[in-house]
Amino acid sequence: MAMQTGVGEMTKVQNANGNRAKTMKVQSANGNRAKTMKVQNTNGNREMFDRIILASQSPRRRELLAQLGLSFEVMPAYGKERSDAQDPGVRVEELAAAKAREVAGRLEKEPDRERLIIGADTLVVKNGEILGKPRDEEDAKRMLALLSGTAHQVCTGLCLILIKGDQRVERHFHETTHVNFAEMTDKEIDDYVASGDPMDKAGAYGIQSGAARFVTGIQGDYSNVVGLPLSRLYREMKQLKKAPEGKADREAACEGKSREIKEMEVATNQKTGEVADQRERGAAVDQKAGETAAEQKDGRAGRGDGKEARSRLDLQFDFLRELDQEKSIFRQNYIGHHARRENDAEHAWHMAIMAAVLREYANEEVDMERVLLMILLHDVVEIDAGDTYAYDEEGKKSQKKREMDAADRIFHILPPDQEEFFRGLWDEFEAWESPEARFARACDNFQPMMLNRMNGSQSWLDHGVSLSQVLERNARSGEGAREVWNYAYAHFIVPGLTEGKLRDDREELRGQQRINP
Ligand SMILES: Cc1cn([C@H]2C[C@H](O)[C@@H](COP(=O)(O)OP(=O)(O)OP(=O)(O)O)O2)c(=O)[nH]c1=O
Repeated sequence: MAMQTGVGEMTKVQNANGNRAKTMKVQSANGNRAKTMKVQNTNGNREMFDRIILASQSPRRRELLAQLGLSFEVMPAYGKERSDAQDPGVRVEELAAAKAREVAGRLEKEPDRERLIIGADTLVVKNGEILGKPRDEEDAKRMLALLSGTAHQVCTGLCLILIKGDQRVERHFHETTHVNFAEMTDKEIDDYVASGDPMDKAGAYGIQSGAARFVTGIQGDYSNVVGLPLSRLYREMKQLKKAPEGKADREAACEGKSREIKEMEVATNQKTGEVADQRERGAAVDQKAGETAAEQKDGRAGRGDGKEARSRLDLQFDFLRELDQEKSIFRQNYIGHHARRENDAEHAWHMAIMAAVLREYANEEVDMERVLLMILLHDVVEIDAGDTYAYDEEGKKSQKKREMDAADRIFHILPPDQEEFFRGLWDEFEAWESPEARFARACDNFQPMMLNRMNGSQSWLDHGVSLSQVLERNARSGEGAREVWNYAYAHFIVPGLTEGKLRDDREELRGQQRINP
């Protein structure tokens, strides 16, 4: 994540002899030739940028970029970047941007020709835990034990900053690659850590070096794992080169805006902290006043204070603002094409469309407005309770209690009549008794199964999910839409089983006669 090299160090990588040369020289700033390497492609930068600067200390990134056959300079960023983003994609982009901006800041002072600065950051993600470089050997061993025998993701974020006269354009993106590891014995882990290879690498391994023997497969771009997604980078560079001046202006404006939004977010976080403090203080006072233990626990104590003083619209907007947090709650399943995990808001939106499209298959007549509202609201409680993975047996034990507490708090933000109405819909979805709830809950099962099929059953693989777990989860799906459940069984579950993505415990199930839906 962080990078630091000797002050003033600057390395030049250039085509030795214009476009025809097959040789590149790597030189340090003082002119001493450091090493020479050969490159296949020597198109030069004629169709790219006058000056390209790689804001990285990583020798792997330097070697990868050289594969594009471009002349470039290397200027590592100084300092230690930080990002608190929970979403790995957002985090790597923020860290990459910090590196690129630091270097761009130094170069902005030089009134120069067009220049492109490239910053990158790589992180490994295992079951939602983000792994950077190991702190020490113990940490490296812990990381490798975590990755042993399972699948994980490697996420590399890139930030491209193009400076042209007084114009500045920023582009951010990230790529995710799925990597599968074989089981590693303790001795193999110890030996590998002792080799030193893991210590400067995210997730404590190098796919291109000592860890190659443990990698049983990857899905996605290999160079992304090593630190620079070359194909995507090349495409983005071409697009940036083509972007007309007007577009560059707009993007620069967008960048300004996104900074503004970030500042507002920081302010909001501070505010949220203040509100939480106030709640705590309110709860303490209530305790003294002898409020019931239940009220203190669910946070109602002290929260109603002042609600009467706020207008109806104030309360409605408070609720709508609260819902924004759903966009930052990431589920265990991935969006259709791997890129990242799905968030709660996207899940609800996709389910709502699914319900509208598949309405004709609902077993019973349903009031569609109620179905859609239930769907749109069903996960708001995760703002407080967090996402509990469908097959997380431990988490499910406390799920009900956590979600009820959350529902009490969140729906209470609304004006009283709406609190009753929307909370009623949420309770109805939970109770699973009305035709609308049965159909909505079936869609809650079909939507992630469909995505899972689209992305190679990644979340099943991540968690080693078995057929019996999936059937358990779907035990009541047929009550909402029998025909869709039969279809999902045949098209989403059976292929996953045949391909070995779902743990096959059929023998056990046969005894229980649960093989057919
Ligand atoms: C997973 C994995 C990571 N890595 C490397 C890529 C990155 O160099 C490193 C992650 O650390 P980063 O903080 O992304 O990069 P860095 O500090 O090496 O370089 P800079 O910030 O100056 O650009 O881990 C491998 O080389 N092989 C692998 O298989």
